[in-house]
Amino acid sequence: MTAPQFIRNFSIVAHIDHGKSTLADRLMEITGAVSKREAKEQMLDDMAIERQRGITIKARAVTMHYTYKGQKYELNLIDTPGHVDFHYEVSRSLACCEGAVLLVDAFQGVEAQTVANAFAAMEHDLVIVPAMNKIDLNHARPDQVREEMVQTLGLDPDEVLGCSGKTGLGCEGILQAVIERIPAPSGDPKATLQAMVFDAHYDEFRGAITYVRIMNGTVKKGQKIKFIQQGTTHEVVELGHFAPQRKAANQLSAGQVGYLVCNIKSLGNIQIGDTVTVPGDHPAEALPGYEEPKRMVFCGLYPSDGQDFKQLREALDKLQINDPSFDFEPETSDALGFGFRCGFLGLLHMEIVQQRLEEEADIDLVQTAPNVTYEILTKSGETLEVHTPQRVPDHGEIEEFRQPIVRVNFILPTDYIGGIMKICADRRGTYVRTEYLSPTRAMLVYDLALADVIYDMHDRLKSTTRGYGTMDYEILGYRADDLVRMDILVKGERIDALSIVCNRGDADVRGRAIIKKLKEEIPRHMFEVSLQAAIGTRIVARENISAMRKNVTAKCYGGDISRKRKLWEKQKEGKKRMKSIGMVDIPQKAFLAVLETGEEAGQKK
Ligand SMILES: Nc1nc2c(ncn2[C@@H]2O[C@H](COP(=O)(O)OP(=O)(O)OP(=O)(O)O)[C@@H](O)[C@H]2O)c(=O)[nH]1
Repeated sequence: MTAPQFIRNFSIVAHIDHGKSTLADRLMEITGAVSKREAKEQMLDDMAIERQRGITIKARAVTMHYTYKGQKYELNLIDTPGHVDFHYEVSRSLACCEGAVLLVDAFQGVEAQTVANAFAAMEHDLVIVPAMNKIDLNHARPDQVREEMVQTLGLDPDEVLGCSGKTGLGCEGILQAVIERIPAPSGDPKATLQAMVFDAHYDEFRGAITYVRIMNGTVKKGQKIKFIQQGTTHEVVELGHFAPQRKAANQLSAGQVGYLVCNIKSLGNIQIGDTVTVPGDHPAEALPGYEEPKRMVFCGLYPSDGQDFKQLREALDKLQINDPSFDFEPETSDALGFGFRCGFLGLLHMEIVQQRLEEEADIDLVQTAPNVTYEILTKSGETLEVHTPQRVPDHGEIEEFRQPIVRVNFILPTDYIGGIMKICADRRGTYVRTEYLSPTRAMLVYDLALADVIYDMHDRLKSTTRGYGTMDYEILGYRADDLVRMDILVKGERIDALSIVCNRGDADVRGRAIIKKLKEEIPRHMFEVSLQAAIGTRIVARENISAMRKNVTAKCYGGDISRKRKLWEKQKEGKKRMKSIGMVDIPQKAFLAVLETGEEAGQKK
């Protein structure tokens, strides 16, 4: 057992790609937790998709030992996911630390997630150890970047360290600053057990592995424990540290970080932020800050072939065992048949889940456009939470239609402020403030509807700022707006999966854009197909797809059979991803037509 005064619990927080994983690997190598070769293989974020996308999505923890001034210290590095979707997980990880290394790329400088992460660390009263990474780069600009850190975050310039996770330069200095500047954990090993669950992962052989930080007391192998929020009692069959692999121990006590194995079959039975204590009449108090996962983005997933419904359910069940923050429930659509409405923490989370589904289960899917959760106060005084536009009641029944609002921080070169302000104004954003980080970089703050942010704000920001702008957001709450449900009718029939919610003022433009896109995506048929966008009974846009006159292969002149064959192949492929609705074949891509905002059309004018 290490006495609390020789323990330090910290995390590294950084903007994506500023080198958090590389530094973590280097620290593990210096402390001997992993060998040089293993360090190369990047231990800390070990999931394939994370590696592919180059981002850390789940918190992990590692215990390292380092001798400083003749004293051996136990250093627990708790990794945090870098993306806003996982804000809650980040907050739980930070709640387990006394300090954080704030890492900033010495060339890129302060970015949106640097600010978001630094503020999150400050909210948890953590001691911040500021450091500039990648100082080995020829074009590093440490003086300006230090100044940006001081300006934005109010840090002391003399405290900013320099390091290179790549070459190892200055990395021991980071470990020493962690020991010197970050306070030791407080907590009484003799008190009643009180531990924070900050993460969990699923192991094929052991079931759920729970990650904990012991706040008070001691937990021993074989002991009974209770999860306060979940209300369940279990026996601890194994416990220990991550070093970085699991290394069993006999006990964990106040201040320490480690894992518990308790024969829990599914991650769904473990809640991040829960408190572990002892069963019986004198449990410890629940730790503050616990929240249920908040799913903010929803979409429908349907098998192209109705026969695959069962297979899809099995695949979703399997995914959920590993990721309980993702949720799904069966849903029927007139247009698409039987499928599932799936809820995600955010757009990135949605992409990750979809990618896993495609990789792990070979099912052809039709995905509907993502939407946010709406809150509707009905005329009868009921408040509904609606996760899908097709469930929005008719206009006459709605008293108040509310949507989630977020506060967005953009960090960008000052030259592009005007461009971004225009985009925000077009989306009815409320300007909050501008802060200058340096003469050439600024932070712009706006309140915007989440729906507008998730559709395309990230792409717009990147294209407007030539890739130099970054953004981050936090949910503020719900606000009543002048929203309407717009329906799409194909050959007079309402296609429920194509309904959207939008601002009344945008309805005409969006309706026209969607209909135009559908006209491009839906192939011609033997008969005329009418397309309409409607709000209630008012038609806001219409187009017709005229009937097909010729055989498609007719335009391949002569007897060039290979060209014909190619065309047939292509048609066959296209068919696979189509849904026949009434008599009309609608391809998968058409279900994403509702993402058209109408701006492209507007720009061309
Ligand atoms: N020159 C130089 N490059 C570095 C250094 N540290 C990291 N890099 C490079 O920067 C890129 C991003 O590094 P990562 O460690 O994957 O970044 P990260 O912050 O963990 O990224 P996320 O997992 O997305 O949060 C990689 O190509 C690294 O090789 C450094 O000290 N010097």
